[in-house]
Amino acid sequence: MNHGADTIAAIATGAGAAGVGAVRVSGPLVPAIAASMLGREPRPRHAHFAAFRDGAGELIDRGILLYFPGPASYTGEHVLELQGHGSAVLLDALLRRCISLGARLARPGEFTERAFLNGKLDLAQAEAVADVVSATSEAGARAALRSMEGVFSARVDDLLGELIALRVHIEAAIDFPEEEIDFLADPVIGEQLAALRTHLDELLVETRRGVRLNDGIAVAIVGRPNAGKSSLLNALAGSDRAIVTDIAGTTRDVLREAITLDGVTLELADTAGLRESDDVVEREGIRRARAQLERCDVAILVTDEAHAAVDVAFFEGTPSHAARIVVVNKIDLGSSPAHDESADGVAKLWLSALTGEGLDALRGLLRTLATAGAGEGAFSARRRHVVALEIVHEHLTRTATALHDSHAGELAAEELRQAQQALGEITGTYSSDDLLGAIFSSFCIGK
Ligand SMILES: Nc1nc2c(c(=O)[nH]1)N(C=O)[C@@H](CNc1ccc(C(=O)N[C@@H](CCC(=O)O)C(=O)O)cc1)CN2
Ligand SMILES: Nc1nc2c(ncn2[C@@H]2O[C@H](COP(=O)(O)OP(=O)(O)OP(=O)(O)O)[C@@H](O)[C@H]2O)c(=O)[nH]1
Ligand SMILES: [Mg+2]
Repeated sequence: MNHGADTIAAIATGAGAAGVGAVRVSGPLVPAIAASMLGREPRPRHAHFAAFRDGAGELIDRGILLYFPGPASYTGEHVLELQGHGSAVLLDALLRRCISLGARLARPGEFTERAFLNGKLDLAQAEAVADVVSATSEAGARAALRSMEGVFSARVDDLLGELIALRVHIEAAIDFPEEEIDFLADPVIGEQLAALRTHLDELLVETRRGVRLNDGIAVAIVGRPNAGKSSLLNALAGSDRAIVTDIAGTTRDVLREAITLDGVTLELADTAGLRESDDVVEREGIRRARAQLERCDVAILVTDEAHAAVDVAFFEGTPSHAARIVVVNKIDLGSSPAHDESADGVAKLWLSALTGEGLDALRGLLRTLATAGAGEGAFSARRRHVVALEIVHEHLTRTATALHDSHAGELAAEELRQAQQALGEITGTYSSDDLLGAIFSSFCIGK
């Protein structure tokens, strides 16, 4: 337990009127604050019905008082909960009372940060707590819950175990310089490294999916001006979200609209039509359109029969892991072939954003992409985790080069050391104050 810490307090429930609201307090002053609020020693982990009073003995509220002595509490410290009526005014008064009894206001995420520092949760689990709270889809919430339960961390730890085993092998070889090359040529080392790299690649795929479950799937709608991008966004969203006109260059800024398909969130982004332009505003819009494309999970190119062949060039900049869909729009105007097809990993669909014909096929395809891998066992993750795994990937590539091409044990060992460090940053085995600050400050207060 962190005995030196001060005592923190915050309203732990959402803003606005609600049936019940809670103030949470954590730290060494909790037993004294609890006794003061109850008028006697509270029984640990027992629901007391209590009259909460201010310093002058005036009634603030009647509610439930819960006392969890550390270390068997959420933070690992002594924790007090005052559950009153869900009124912002009463909860503020309750919080002020705790402050007057010696607590200070908690920073965002500080309760969970203490839980992490006291070993109740690792860093990835702590991040998942915030993701559970902010989840906007059912699949996202379930996945975040799995990460909070440690499913993702366990996968990272397995990999860490494999990595350390390999490191031990190679470090041992270096300790015998005369026989180093023989040691390094041991097929077991090669096999261990190959297995490690395979397992890392598998985890990377699942972690990228975890980010999509958390943040939603980023869908960029791109194409030439007047192709019908904004019309398509409106049709998918089922509302007149975007301005549609027959003037080329109508959309300037990126317009976002979230839709949910089978419990998964898709973040649709309608963008400015791509073309050469002298207009400063339009050029900035086009730059933003390209930026959307570069960070999307699904790229939808809207075009028409006449331009479909040349417009595929607009896919340029789409990340390799992203799905690509060509939508041949405006089929109501002509007799285009309405048979959907796919080639070279690019799906091609014919539809009319105006009449809605063919739209269900696009929804079906998006649903398939959205729910792929969102089922049993899927966990949530953050971009930070993907970046860390990509760094591990690079170090393992260099480890392989060092071992196989140059039999350089020292180099391989150093790469593995750095790989271990990057991997350890995910669960917080290695973490800097800067990293912790960045993570926990993004939580809501009281979490
Ligand atoms: N009233 C209330 N509801 C809540 C929370 C809370 O803090 N208060 N939670 C807050 O996020 C979540 C539940 N999470 C919790 C996690 C651990 C412990 C806890 O006391 N852990 C101890 C004891 C474990 C046990 O008895 O088995 C421990 O880990 O040692 C409490 C709540 C959701 N609901
Ligand atoms: N007939 C027909 N017209 C369509 C269809 N989809 C869009 N349009 C028309 O095409 C014109 C341009 O549509 P928008 O949705 O504004 O096109 P955009 O791609 O967003 O255009 P910019 O924002 O300028 O890049 C409008 O007049 C729409 O009504 C369609 O399926 N059939
Ligand atoms: Mg538009």
